[in-house]
Amino acid sequence: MRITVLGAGAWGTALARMLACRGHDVTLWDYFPATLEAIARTGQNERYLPGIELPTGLRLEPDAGRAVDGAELVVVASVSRAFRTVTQCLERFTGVVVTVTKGIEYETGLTMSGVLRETAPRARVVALSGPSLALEVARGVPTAVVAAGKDAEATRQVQMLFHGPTFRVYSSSDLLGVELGGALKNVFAIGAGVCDGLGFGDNSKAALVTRAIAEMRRLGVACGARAETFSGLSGIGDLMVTCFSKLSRNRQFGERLGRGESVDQILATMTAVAEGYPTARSAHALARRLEVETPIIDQVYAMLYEGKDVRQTVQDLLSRESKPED
Ligand SMILES: NC(=O)C1=CN([C@@H]2O[C@H](COP(=O)(O)OP(=O)(O)OC[C@H]3O[C@@H](n4cnc5c(N)ncnc54)[C@H](O)[C@@H]3O)[C@@H](O)[C@H]2O)C=CC1
Ligand SMILES: O=C(CO)COP(=O)(O)O
Repeated sequence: MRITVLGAGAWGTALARMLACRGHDVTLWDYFPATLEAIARTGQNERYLPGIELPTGLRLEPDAGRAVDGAELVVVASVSRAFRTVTQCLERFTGVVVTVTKGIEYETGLTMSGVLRETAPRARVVALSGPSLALEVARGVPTAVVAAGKDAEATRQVQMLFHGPTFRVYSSSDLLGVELGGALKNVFAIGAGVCDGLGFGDNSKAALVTRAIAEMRRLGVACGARAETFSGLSGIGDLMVTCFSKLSRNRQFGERLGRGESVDQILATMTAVAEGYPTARSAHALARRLEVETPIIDQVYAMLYEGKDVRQTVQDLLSRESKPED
């Protein structure tokens, strides 16, 4: 199959590699030509996916129009803040578009499939999400994710395409729920990282993760998603990996915050994206608009955008009135 991957960050590169290794004709595009030049020179993506050899058959194309021309399926793996711009090249595309980006557009409150409805109105959209750290996938660590879409045939096609010996793909028709699970978990992972940075124990993190699921479900259902989706791979599953893995960039962001670094310092020195940062702002705005109670999102937002002290944040969360669990 002729496949184009838009975005040669860690995830786009890992997926392009996986599909090319299975014999597909894969083209990889990136906004920054230097990234593609480095891959061509070294055979690796040293900045985003160090130590992983890339197949020689992988085509590198710096022009987005040419990259998508003739493609049967396009995977979009850019950061959420650039998603709308990156997908302009899909205006006339009529094939399947797989979004693997995790985020919520601040200005519109849309998930990435919502953005695609505007930028690629003729495409058949499927989201692929779940607990899938790029480096682990590239190393062949057994992984399970979920392909979600409203178009059952396109969803099935994506499920079959990505499904492999170490990469198990489930399917879902709850596109919005799967996307919201993937986006919101990044906000909570920053909170989990703060727990680590402050030197808290596992009790604290288990409490945060469990309450995060309740909060994610509440907000998701208010947006129109199905409650049970958040008990699946793109809810609990992704929350677990992101809140507990040393590899998670969102957790690392929170850990540095908990250790006393400022948000500006962290943003200026991070080499890879932490989607929880923009998503905290979008999720906070969405929750206010829908009048959903989101105490953890509110506190993460306050730490990131209002300069709130991390210890005060924890204090404020713990001093909320005691209440029933559900
Ligand atoms: N890394 C991972 O393990 C996973 C990442 N994701 C999601 O995939 C998306 C991409 O993540 P990564 O590949 O990890 O990011 P990364 O930080 O490794 O790479 C960033 C990518 O975004 C592009 N980019 C940055 N600024 C841009 C701009 N102004 N215009 C166009 N493109 C721009 C870069 O060129 C690069 O392709 C995120 O939404 C992330 O949450 C999803 C699952 C796993
Ligand atoms: O989405 C991910 C794993 O499923 C990657 O998480 P980070 O962006 O926090 O590294």
